[in-house]
Amino acid sequence: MLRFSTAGESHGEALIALLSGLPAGVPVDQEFLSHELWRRQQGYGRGGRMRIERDAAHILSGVRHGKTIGSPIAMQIANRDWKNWEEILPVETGDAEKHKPVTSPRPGHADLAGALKYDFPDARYILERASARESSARVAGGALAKMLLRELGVEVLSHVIRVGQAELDRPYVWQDLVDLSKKETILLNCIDPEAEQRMKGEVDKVLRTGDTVGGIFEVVTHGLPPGIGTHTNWDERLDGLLAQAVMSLQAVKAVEIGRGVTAAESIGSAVHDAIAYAETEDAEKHTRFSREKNNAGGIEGGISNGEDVTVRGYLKPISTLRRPLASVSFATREVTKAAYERSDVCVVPAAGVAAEAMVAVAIARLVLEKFGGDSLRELKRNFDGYREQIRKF
Ligand SMILES: Cc1cc2nc3c(=O)[nH]c(=O)nc-3n(C[C@H](O)[C@H](O)[C@H](O)COP(=O)(O)O)c2cc1C
Ligand SMILES: C=C(O[C@@H]1CC(C(=O)O)=C[C@@H](OP(=O)(O)O)[C@H]1O)C(=O)O
Repeated sequence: MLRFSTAGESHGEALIALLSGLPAGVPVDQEFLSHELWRRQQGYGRGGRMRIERDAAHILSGVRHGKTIGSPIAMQIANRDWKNWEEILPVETGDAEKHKPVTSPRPGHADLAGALKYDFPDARYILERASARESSARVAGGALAKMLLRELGVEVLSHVIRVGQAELDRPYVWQDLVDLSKKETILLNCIDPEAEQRMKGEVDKVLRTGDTVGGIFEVVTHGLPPGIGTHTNWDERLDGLLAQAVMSLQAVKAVEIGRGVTAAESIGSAVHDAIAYAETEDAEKHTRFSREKNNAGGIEGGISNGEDVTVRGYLKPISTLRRPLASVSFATREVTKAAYERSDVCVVPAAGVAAEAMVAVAIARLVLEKFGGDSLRELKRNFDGYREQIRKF
């Protein structure tokens, strides 16, 4: 079984990603891993911290001569900012004041709920782990899951479709996303330059006013055969598992599969994707059944149907505001302004990259459950046998 977890705090020494259950023999592409980490650090509207960090994953175990060996893979990503906090974070001296306590909780962050739950008079104990710094470790794990999926012809990419009031007004085609992923600079990770400029305008507005902005990203899984996930049990449905994986990301507050949101206000004939059939020898096609549209987002009955799997994540605006909202001091109980040190103001592109990682892990887990195999060779044999079966259906 593919298992994935992370450890580490935002300003601690390092983050750890631990991935176990990948079969042996998967080629590990270090350059790809670094590029994925780089992609997550980009985007217009990121704060001062991103000028400090240069994320790189050091593989500690589970890989030999460039291939997985079937044992757990541990990866470490150093926090370059750690050296600025080394003196501040340890609390052995007992002098809390020296350790920059956060005593006016930020509305929207984990500060208040976490301090109440874990019984700390200082929200720094909470924010260190609540921070989306952790999403860097998710991207490292997701990169390994993507390396596995790539061997089966499955790719996962994302793009931004909304920042604040600015929206992309055309659907993607897969090649758009491939081109976007190869760009050497990332502004807002939008496939349309004109829409991207409007999105930049939304970020500029909040930069001026000391506010923040949210938006929507879309993660697309391309090349997945029909039959991943199942209708038979509630906790094994592909749509439910993807929703959980994406919703688990910091600041994601809603998840949409396909055109799930607008489907609710439409009629059935306008929503459902009519089925066609054509005899074809095209090896790229999983089946002879096809759809002209994909409002279902590639999932019906909790099972992939062979179309692109599309999952959108809706991001709330970042909660740390340069012009803070009202809060209450833990120390004095008086009304005060919420804490502000520094912050991102827009993270939609970065969240999209982190969501790709979560989608890749969730799908890789289901693929491994369905096809099994301790080595990549065994997995591929099982996978190819199934593909052959559904192509003939
Ligand atoms: C890539 C990324 C970067 C983020 N950066 C910040 C930030 O700089 N400041 C902030 O207040 N929140 C930031 N967040 C969001 C918080 O981590 C998140 O709102 C907080 O942990 C509370 O969790 P919740 O929003 O899921 O309820 C970021 C989120 C992501 C995905
Ligand atoms: C460090 C990252 O994101 C951080 C996520 C984050 C938060 O509160 O979630 C707060 C900021 O950190 P700091 O308080 O150090 O400025 C972001 O920079 C990262 O994405 O790598």
